[in-house]
Amino acid sequence: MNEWAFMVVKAQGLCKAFASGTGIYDFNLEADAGERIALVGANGAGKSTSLHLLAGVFTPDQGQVQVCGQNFPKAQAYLGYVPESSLAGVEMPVLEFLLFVARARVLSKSEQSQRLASVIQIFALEQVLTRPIRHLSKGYQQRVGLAQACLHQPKLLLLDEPTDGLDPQQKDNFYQFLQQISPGTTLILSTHQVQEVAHFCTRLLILEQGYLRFDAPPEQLLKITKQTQLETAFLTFTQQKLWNTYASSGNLCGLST
Ligand SMILES: Nc1ncnc2c1ncn2[C@@H]1O[C@H](COP(=O)(O)OP(=O)(O)OP(=O)(O)O)[C@@H](O)[C@H]1O
Repeated sequence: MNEWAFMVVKAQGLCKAFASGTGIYDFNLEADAGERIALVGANGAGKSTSLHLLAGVFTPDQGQVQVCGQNFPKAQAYLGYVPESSLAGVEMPVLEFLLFVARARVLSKSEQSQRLASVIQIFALEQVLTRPIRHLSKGYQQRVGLAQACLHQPKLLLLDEPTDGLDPQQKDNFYQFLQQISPGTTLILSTHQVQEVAHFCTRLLILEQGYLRFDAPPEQLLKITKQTQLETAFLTFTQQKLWNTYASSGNLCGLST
């Protein structure tokens, strides 16, 4: 069977080194349609760099990324990306911005009005359409970010720390909005808040100093660390450097050893 029948993204041996000596090393990932993946790690672990590589914002020093069987730049057509705090300074009003993105995505006139109406409704943006984005609350800015990323109905949605700075109610709203995105869309979101994604994600990736150390369902992390809470399980795993135990358990899921 064609390997792309279900697969949405495939990253093989990605490396990106910065002059400071930090970066991403041998990052491998295969994800199918509808998977919900959380990418977690401490500050500087490499979450944003990995997402930039998956989104084609960074060109890898080594390795390659394919989305829906396409290399970049064609792969861009199949993905939506919301970088961290990306809209904080945008002066353009919400509707104008969404129209701008719809045109940049080369949607036809009828697709533009249909898709705009759809994302405005899904992300409840009716009340803020004429307001400059930078005047909106962080919660609304994230909703506009999601709306622009979903305009062309991407197969892969990449979100960098989308709930950073949101209060508990806004976080809750945010995850409810995510639930409304098409069930076939593959979602990869980065966060520091591992407990927050416990009920949302089907798969957890842990990055540590540029290395992918864990790639399995969250329950597996609880089992390995003998913890009941994901937050403490994450801390136990990283502080006790349990990745060798995990790797030797045979559940590698594309991890480098
Ligand atoms: N453009 C760049 N030039 C030089 N170094 C960079 C660049 N981007 C990232 N880095 C470095 O690469 C490492 C990983 O950074 P990255 O932003 O990917 O981590 P992160 O896990 O997203 O961190 P945070 O949670 O703080 O956002 C860090 O040491 C960072 O300083």
